[in-house]
Amino acid sequence: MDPRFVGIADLAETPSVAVVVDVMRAFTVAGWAFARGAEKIVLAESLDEALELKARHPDWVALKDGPLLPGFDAVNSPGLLRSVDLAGRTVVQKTTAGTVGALAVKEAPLVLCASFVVAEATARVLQAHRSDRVTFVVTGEDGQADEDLACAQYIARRADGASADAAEFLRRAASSRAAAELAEGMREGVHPDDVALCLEIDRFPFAMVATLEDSLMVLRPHTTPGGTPQ
Ligand SMILES: O=C(O)[C@H](CS(=O)(=O)O)OP(=O)(O)O
Ligand SMILES: [Mg+2]
Repeated sequence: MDPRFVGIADLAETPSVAVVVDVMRAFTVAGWAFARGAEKIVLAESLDEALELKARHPDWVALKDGPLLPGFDAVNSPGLLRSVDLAGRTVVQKTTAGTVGALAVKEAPLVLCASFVVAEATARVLQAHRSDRVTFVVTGEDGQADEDLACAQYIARRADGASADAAEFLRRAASSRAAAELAEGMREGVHPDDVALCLEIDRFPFAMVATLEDSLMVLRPHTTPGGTPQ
């Protein structure tokens, strides 16, 4: 595989295969949403769009990063979401980095949204797809977020069938600026377990595939052969 690791602003053309990585916290949260029973996640372009979707579908669960605002039901925290029953629900997610990264590649034929909790399942999809050229979108800090880069590099190694010591990559993520800011309470809408939950390698057996459905970008779990549904 010929992996490219780029920030959102560096995406010059539509990739054929995109893996959008947001470890802290959008795509760890998405994994938890599916584990708690969500049917799908609609990735919203803006807070206004998230609220419009919620107004049209009052049963949907509107989730944003940062503090909870009126009209929203949940925040972008795996520690807070893990105790919410989302059976059969549709979640609308809008965050600063992760959802923006996914929407930036919405025209790509294959879009996977990833974090450590779905790393191996994501690598298996890439293997099955026999993708030569894979663009990893490192969503945080203009493509420099080390938690996202470490996760992207780990998935690329595993997709190539190479052995990789997950602990090394997780250590980098644990030392990232995002981990420090979450731990030090510099971000809002946080549970004390968030960093630890973002560092759980292969917590879930599914990958997460985003496709355009009636002009909305919709994320769904995708269980690969050999994976056990949660
Ligand atoms: O919720 C998050 O962790 C971040 C936003 S902030 O940095 O905490 O303000 O969003 P994400 O898109 O999940 O990186
Ligand atoms: Mg992030």
